[in-house]
Formats: sequence, C-alpha cells, structure tokens
Amino acid sequence: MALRTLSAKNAAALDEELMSAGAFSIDQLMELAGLSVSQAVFKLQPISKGNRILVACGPGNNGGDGLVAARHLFHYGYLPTVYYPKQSKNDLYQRLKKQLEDLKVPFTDDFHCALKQSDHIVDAIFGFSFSGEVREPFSKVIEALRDAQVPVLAVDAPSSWNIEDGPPDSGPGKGFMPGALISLTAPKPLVKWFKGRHFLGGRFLGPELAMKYELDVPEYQGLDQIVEVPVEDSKL
Ligand SMILES: NC(=O)C1=CN([C@@H]2O[C@H](COP(=O)(O)OP(=O)(O)OC[C@H]3O[C@@H](n4cnc5c(N)ncnc54)[C@H](O)[C@@H]3O)[C@@H](O)[C@H]2O)[C@H](O)CC1
Ligand SMILES: [K+]
Repeated sequence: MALRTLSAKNAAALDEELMSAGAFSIDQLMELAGLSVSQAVFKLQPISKGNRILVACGPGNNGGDGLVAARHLFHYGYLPTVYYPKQSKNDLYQRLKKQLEDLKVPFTDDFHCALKQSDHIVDAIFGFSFSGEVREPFSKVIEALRDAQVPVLAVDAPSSWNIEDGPPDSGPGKGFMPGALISLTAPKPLVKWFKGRHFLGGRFLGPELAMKYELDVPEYQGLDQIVEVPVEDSKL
C-alpha cells in the first residue's frame, strides 16, 4: 500500500501545529530530524566502507537537519565535513554550528575539493520550502551532486526538485537522481518520481495528528528512528 504524501503547504502547517498546539520546540523537531538522517547514513554507508561524509547545508531548516546529522555522525565515528555557504544568524543555527566547531568538525568553502575527499554526501540544501529556479551559490553545488561519483542521500527532497511536481526539466537539477532519500514525517508528492532507496524518519508523530493530516505512521523497529519504505510503497 502506498504511503500517503504531504504537500509542501500541509508540511509547513503540520510543523506549525507541532510547535503550537503540540508544544514541541523547533530545536526538538530538528534534533529528531537530524538524528533520523544520521541513522539513514549509518544504514547506507557502513563506517568500514568509508567514513568521510560531506554534509551540504542550505540556509533553512533543511540545512539545520544537516548540521544536527553531522554532529551525530561524528559521535558514531564518521569524519563529517560541512559545507554551509549561506549561514543563518539565527541563534539556533549558530548554536548548532558552535557544537560542531567544538568537536573540530571542519567547515569547508570549497565544495568541489571536499567532494573529491568524500565517501558519501548528505544533501541538506533545500527541503519543502524550495521553489522556483536554484539561486547562487547553489547551482554549481546541485550540478556537482548530480554528477557525483559517490552516493548521495537527500534530506526530505532532492534539492532543486519541485515538491509537488518532482524533478526539474531544466537547470542544474535536471537529471539529478540521488541514490537515497529520507522523507521527514511523511513523503512529499515528489516521491512519485523518485527511483532510489527511500527511508521515512520522524518517529514522533502521534495518532491524532496522523489522522488529521491523513498520514500513515509506519512500524518502526526497536530503537530505530527510521524505516525503509519499499519502492512500490512510495508510489502513488
Ligand atoms: N517535520 C520535520 O520532520 C521537520 C523537518 N524540518 C526540515 O525543515 C525543512 C523545511 O525547512 P524550511 O526552513 O521551511 O525551508 P528549506 O530548508 O526547505 O529552504 C528554505 C531556504 O531556502 C531558500 N530558498 C528557497 N528556494 C530557493 C531557491 N530557488 N534558490 C535558492 N534558495 C532558495 C529560502 O530563501 C530559505 O532560506 C524540511 O524539508 C525538513 O528538512 C525541520 O527541521 C523541522 C521538523
Ligand atoms: K535536500
């Protein structure tokens, strides 16, 4: 049975509701999202097969998920490097950055150079609030992700894909098909076009909100924050 999807508009509304009526803070939601991302990396890229993870972070909360994931990956024994060219001045992001600096996790300005020294990439550039054409400095980065010889895990959406309509038919993201995707809380409509391994993360959605937003809560196993969704279950 296909998992039901959540439009960009409803994804934003659900996050708002979690943070108002649901009494979650953004820090908590981002921590849980980033923890899920780190567990997906752990499943996809055993440390023994290469521990250098390049985490590409965008300016919004998708990028924040990447910063959190980088910290967890460090503690699992990976060597994360963070590319974060448009840094938010917001206190939350500054604290996430400080936590990584204290761990001596390197930040790089040179995505292409860092890519050559990486075993796996996390695409945390844009999530459900992406729209329009990719603006600088991210065009070259999206092109590099598209052409990367190492696996890419996309967080919530392959960056540059339209949340409702899927892969772009022009621009740097044309032909970008990451090997894996982790959808947060619920898959977005773009999963219909996605061909790689698909994970779902966000083990915090209660039955009432799931029912209100008409979402499926999968059976998570043991301590897992993620569940792999069979490809046929991702299709509408
Ligand atoms: N429920 C959860 O599990 C949670 C998921 N989270 C993650 O948050 C993102 C959505 O975050 P948001 O801040 O709303 O937006 P984005 O990060 O997707 O991007 C906004 C950012 O990007 C800029 N931007 C938009 N379009 C373009 C463009 N065409 N070119 C360049 N830049 C663009 C925009 O200006 C903003 O700066 C969701 O997907 C999850 O990953 C949260 O962590 C909370 C809980
Ligand atoms: K992304």
